[in-house]
Amino acid sequence: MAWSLGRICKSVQRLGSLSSVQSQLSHPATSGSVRTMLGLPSSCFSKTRDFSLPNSSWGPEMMRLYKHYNSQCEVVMEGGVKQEGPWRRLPSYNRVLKYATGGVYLNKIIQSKARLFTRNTGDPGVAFEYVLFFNREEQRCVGIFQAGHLLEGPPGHVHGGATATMIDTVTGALALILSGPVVTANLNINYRKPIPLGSTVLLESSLDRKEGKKTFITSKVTSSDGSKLHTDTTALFVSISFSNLLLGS
Ligand SMILES: CCCCCCCC/C=C\CCCCCCCC(=O)SCCNC(=O)CCNC(=O)[C@H](O)C(C)(C)COP(=O)(O)OP(=O)(O)OC[C@H]1O[C@@H](n2cnc3c(N)ncnc32)[C@H](O)[C@@H]1OP(=O)(O)O
Repeated sequence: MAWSLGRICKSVQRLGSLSSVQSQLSHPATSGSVRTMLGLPSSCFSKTRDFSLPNSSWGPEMMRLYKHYNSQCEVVMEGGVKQEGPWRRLPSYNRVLKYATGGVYLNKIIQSKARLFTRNTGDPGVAFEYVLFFNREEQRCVGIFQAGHLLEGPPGHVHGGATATMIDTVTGALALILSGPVVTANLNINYRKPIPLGSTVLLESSLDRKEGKKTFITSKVTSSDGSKLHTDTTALFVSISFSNLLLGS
């Protein structure tokens, strides 16, 4: 069954307190695991910054693409009535809840030094600047990614591992929304052209097929105007149960 964004959002809201976290743990099949994997926010934290919103480091291309998709998240009908558009912006936070193995007893619910890899600096523009949008009807996710100077691999260009991280993030988000809790089982990336540091690229991912526990996603990274292909990728995600996640098995 596909996971609706509404369902994910509801589970996020339900996870707003410690007692609700515990109640989620006593009902392992619930969607709380989605939040665990994504570093979704909790009221346990006094400040939650949504990293997917524009900041001062975003360049003109990043802003142009952001506005392009964001303007399609809500459409204004005749008479000024607003309706949901085809795209959804996916919020993004930097904390991941860590549960002790065993489940119900929570040992140090929040490991205070843990941060989501792609959101581990609050310094705007230095590393991964990105925002994801999801289109349910087309079963696809796009990411707009501006690579900061801390991501250097070959001189002046983005490290292949950093690119892989972003591909994993965009394909993983799509698999997660469509199939629930998943892990990456295989990521097969063809690097076609290096990505210049500081540039903005577009990551597009779409569902190829689902077979039982397996969700196959294809993806490509292009320059922001689509003229240059940087990578093409096939990815396999395998569904896991909530208890697998807790036990790390
Ligand atoms: C308020 C709104 C909310 C919005 C929400 C959206 C926001 C989105 C934002 C941000 C998203 C960020 C997303 C980040 C994503 C990151 C994800 C990761 O990086 S995960 C870490 C790296 N991955 C691992 O550590 C896995 C380690 N591996 C494993 O755990 C296992 O090997 C596993 C589960 C992958 C497979 O385990 P088995 O082999 O025991 O499972 P068996 O059930 O046997 O396999 C199922 C099927 O899959 C095939 N399979 C398994 N591994 C395969 C492989 N490597 N290649 C090909 N096939 C494989 C098997 O052959 C089997 O196929 P047959 O069903 O028989 O047809």
